[in-house]
Amino acid sequence: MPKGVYNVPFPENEPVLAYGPGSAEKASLKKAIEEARAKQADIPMYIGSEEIRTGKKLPLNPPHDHQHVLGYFHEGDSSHVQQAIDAALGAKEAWAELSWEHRASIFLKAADLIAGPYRARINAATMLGQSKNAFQAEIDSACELIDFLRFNAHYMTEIYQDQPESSPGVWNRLEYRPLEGFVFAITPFNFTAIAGNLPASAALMGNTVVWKPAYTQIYSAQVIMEVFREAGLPDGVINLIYVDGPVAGDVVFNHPDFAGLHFTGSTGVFRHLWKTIGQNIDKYKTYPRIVGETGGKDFIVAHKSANAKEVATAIVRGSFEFQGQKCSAASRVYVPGNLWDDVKKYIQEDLKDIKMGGTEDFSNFVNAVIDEKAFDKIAGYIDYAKNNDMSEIIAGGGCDKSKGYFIEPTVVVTKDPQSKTICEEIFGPVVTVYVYQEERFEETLELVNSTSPYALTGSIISKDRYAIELASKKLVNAAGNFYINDKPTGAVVGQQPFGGGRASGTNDKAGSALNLLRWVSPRTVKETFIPPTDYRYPFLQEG
Ligand SMILES: NC(=O)c1ccc[n+]([C@@H]2O[C@H](COP(=O)([O-])OP(=O)(O)OC[C@H]3O[C@@H](n4cnc5c(N)ncnc54)[C@H](O)[C@@H]3O)[C@@H](O)[C@H]2O)c1
Ligand SMILES: N[C@@H](CCC=O)C(=O)O
Repeated sequence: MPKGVYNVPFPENEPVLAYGPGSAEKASLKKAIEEARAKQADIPMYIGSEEIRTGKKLPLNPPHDHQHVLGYFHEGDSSHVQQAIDAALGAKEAWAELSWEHRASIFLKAADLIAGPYRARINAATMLGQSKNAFQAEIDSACELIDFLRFNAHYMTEIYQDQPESSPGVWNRLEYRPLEGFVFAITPFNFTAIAGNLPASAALMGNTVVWKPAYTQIYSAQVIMEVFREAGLPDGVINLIYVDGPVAGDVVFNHPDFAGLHFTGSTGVFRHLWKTIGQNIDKYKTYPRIVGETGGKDFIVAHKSANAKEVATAIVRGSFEFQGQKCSAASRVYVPGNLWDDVKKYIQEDLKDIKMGGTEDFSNFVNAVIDEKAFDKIAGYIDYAKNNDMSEIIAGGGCDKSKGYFIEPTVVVTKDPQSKTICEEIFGPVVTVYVYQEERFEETLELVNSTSPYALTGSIISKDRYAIELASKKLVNAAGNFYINDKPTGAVVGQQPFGGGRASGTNDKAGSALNLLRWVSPRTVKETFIPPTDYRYPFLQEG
């Protein structure tokens, strides 16, 4: 069969649709939402060639309307985890052998399906199941997922093209083999794109995968799986199971063929999984790859030279988009005294204007937090701030879970730079501000660097270039994604590779070649054209 050295289509970021009044995309999204609300989905697990319905059905509800039932998913148990591992191992050889261009084609087709016929459906599923407004759903479940799929196919070819030098008479080659075993992808509730990318990136590199999403993301996970199947993903390459985390972990982390963990979620869970893998290390055939992107306590530092309106806008968008449930969300802010009155005024004006409610009404900027457990935890932090002498709530503070899990965008101002709300990850629409004396900028940078164990995202807002350089240096390890004069959220695949250090993760940068490299185990091949036939060095010969 003729072969060539192929180039995948060069990736470009998927344009973000605006969903403006009267637009075709708005009409089709509204229709998809209505259709989804009108029926009850019956969502199976996907293991090998089978759709598994266990009969143990758990409901899926919109967080902003928790009495409405979108459908049910079938929960599995440890036997389904074993079945999924068997399916992954059974599919492994054929998938690893398949030429890379065919693996790329499947995921490129998946990207086109999401960009086209599935766009409204996957966005509607994310809006209803995870309570994201239309814009937040569009940048996540459509654009970011499409970008992950297209850019990763391109990065895969860059990796394959990275080949060693060869000396005369020798040809050296690197084969980027998939890992020996299966990969376990564990995904969080908050990004549909991350849920799709964690299994897909490992599969693209030739691995087979067991994928366990968060229960609160299953409604959109099913659409992802439908897309992968329609794109031609062979049975068993990605096996989607709905099993309680510890139950799944107990089977996976005791399996000799466990070869890699691709995790995104909280720091506590990741540390627990890492320890378990460490304790079981003697059981595995290979050293498992461990990739985990985890929690954050992301900061904005404003310098005295900053524009107060720009600072306020960065706080409002960075802290409250998707209810602050982005790992990148700004949740601690350091504002100089000379700017505070203006920044406070602008934030209060914006928050008076912002509407909160269900995602079906496109004029709502803020929607509900994901579930009752998250609601109670976030409300607990707000209660703490209300009862703490050193803290004052200057906006928001209201919580109501009667119809949906609604928490007002809340701004806490604290006089204690080590207060609970400025140190701990809250993962909700609560931001804490510390007002510092403007001449103490350098000391404040030390404070920013040392206050939190996390190091995911952060930003400096300043018109003074010396201050920007100082912050960039002092905060060099305080964030894996550092922003200058911008909010710390909204990284774009191919533009700002995403991930953090310290307690925020292994910083393998999702949506980049650095991440894909974790899913291969290279083999070096040296071929000698004319092998020697004499063992002796020249100097051993007489004369
Ligand atoms: N750094 C990043 O790129 C990034 C991106 C998104 C989210 N996050 C983080 O994710 C968290 C929010 O997501 P979440 O609430 O879904 O996180 P989570 O840690 O509660 O859950 C993540 C996943 O782990 C599973 N899980 C929980 N306990 C488990 C166990 N013992 N064994 C196996 N699996 C287990 C869950 O079921 C879910 O699928 C936040 O901390 C946020 O900062 C980080
Ligand atoms: N990549 C996203 C955050 C993903 C975490 O939840 C951002 O940059 O805002």
